[in-house]
Formats: sequence, C-alpha cells, structure tokens
Amino acid sequence: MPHSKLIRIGTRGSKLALWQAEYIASLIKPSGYSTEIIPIDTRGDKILDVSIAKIGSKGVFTEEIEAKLLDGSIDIAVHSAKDLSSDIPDELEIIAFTERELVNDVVVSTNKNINITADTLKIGTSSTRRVAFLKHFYPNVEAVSIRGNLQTRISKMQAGECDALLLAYAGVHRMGYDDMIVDKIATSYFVPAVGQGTIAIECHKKLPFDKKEILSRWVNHPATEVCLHAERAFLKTLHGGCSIPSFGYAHIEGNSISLKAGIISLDGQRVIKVKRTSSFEEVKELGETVANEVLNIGGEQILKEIRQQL
Ligand SMILES: NCc1[nH]cc(CCC(=O)O)c1CC(=O)O
Repeated sequence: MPHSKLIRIGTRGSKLALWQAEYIASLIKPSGYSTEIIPIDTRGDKILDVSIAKIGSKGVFTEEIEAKLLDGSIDIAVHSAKDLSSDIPDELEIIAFTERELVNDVVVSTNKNINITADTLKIGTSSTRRVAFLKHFYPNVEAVSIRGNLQTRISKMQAGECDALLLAYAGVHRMGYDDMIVDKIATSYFVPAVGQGTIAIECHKKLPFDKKEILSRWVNHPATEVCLHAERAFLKTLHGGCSIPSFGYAHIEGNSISLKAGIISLDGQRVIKVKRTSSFEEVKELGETVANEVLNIGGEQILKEIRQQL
C-alpha cells in the first residue's frame, strides 16, 4: 500500500454515498492529508427490480468495495453503518464512526396534510423492519415496495405509486429533502435499524499507522463508536443481515450505555424487544446479552420463520 499522504476513499456511486464520501473527505482535509474519491458499483446498485431481501441478505452493498480494500486499491471504504454487515472479512476492521445524525425514521411526502395515524395511506418502503413496524403500529397504512435511490423513490411517489415514503432522517437530510418531512416517528417504539444515522469507515488492518491515526483523530466520534459497538455486537449475535427485521438503538445515559433492541415478525404481530444498560467497558457483552435474551424469548422462532419465507 502506498505510504503517501493520500487517502483513497472507496464508495458506492449513489448520490447519498458520494455525499457521505465527500463529507469524510471534508473531515480529513484539515489534517493535511489529501483524498481521492473512487466510486465502485455494487450488486445492490445493479439489481433494482428485486427487493433487497431476495437478492441475498449479506453484503449486497459492500462486497465489491471490500474486495478493493483487500487488494489495496483503496485505503478506506465509506459506508452507511446500517448497510455494513456485522461479519466483515477477518483482514478488515472498522476504524471510525462519524457523529450520529438524528436517528429517527421520517415520513416524507409532497402532501403536507398526510396523517400517518389516521389516513388510509400507501407508504413506500423496501425495508422489512419498516414494513413490519407499519403493520404493527399503523394498520391503516398499506406498505408498498419501492426501491432505488432517494431521488428515484421520490419520483415514484410523485408519479403516484404511493402517498408517502418512510425513510431514515439521515439520508433525507443529507440529500436536502428536509422540507418534505411531514412526520418524525419516535424511536421509543419505532426503533431504528442498527447503525442508522452514522457513517462507518472500514479499512485493512494493515493500513499504515499514520493513516489510521488520521481517521481516529479527525473522523471518529467516540460516543457514537461506543454505541455502535453495542448495536453491532447485538446484530452479530443475532446472525441477522440487513434483510432481517431486527432493530437496535444504543445511547448514552450518564455514565452508562443503554441498548434497546429486538426483532419483529414479518406480519407485524409479534415484537420482541429487550432493553438493558451497561458500563462503557462492557458494550460488547451488552449487545450479546440483549441478543441472547431476544433469541430466548421468541426471537429464535421469528428468525426461523423468516428464513423459511425468504
Ligand atoms: N438501506 C439504505 C440506506 N442506508 C442508509 C440510509 C440512510 C442513511 C443512514 O441511515 O445513515 C438508507 C436509506 C434509508 O434507510 O432511508
């Protein structure tokens, strides 16, 4: 790997991914290191007519990018932390997580008068977690599958395929669509996906030390990192990819970390949710404990049913 003061950033080519890569470049800039952004096409970008759950769950947005980390043609990969599987190759590590954005899901529409709690609505989403939560909390809503990047989804909504979209605030905000947000859904019951709202930096374990130092110092946000370690330990123990309707959200409460996480059945009938706290030093155990408890009180059964259906 080159030992120059250049950090080569691999990213997906979507507008959101490029925004995120530019953002990382802007965080690195004051360090004196320069950056180069290298867009990479992934399976998830190429196959647009099939739901993510059906393409095959793990790594649809990351495999091609990780291959370039492994062969040394890029120094770091920038991912939405949410899209990054809990099992990354042994040779790679996550070196930084950016400060978390507002973590909520939001309802986006061109119609300002939409009321998600009362109206009979068609809401576009392609996330199994959101579909299941919609069935559970908003039986008045019909979830319709909409894929593609944010701009495509908004066009499809405007063409009448649905009345509104349910999306992560982070992506909506980064793409500048804040004025289309009609509702912000509380995380207390509509628990976000593990990693939602933060950007993860993945690199080769053998990335030169000086570059690792730059990333730790200029990009990483320690409070977000500790929360993500809890959430990702949960996901890893659950053995869930991004197609599993699991959820997990950790935040800091004084001197401890609180993790609320679980899984919901695809029909929205059963929500298994566990909340526990730990010290900062025990976040990995926290994630594992919560996952094992979720599995034991009904999560295992839900996972089994989902694996049969997909
Ligand atoms: N699965 C797609 C994806 N991955 C990350 C984000 C948003 C940005 C983030 O959560 O950091 C989105 C879009 C969405 O869920 O609405």
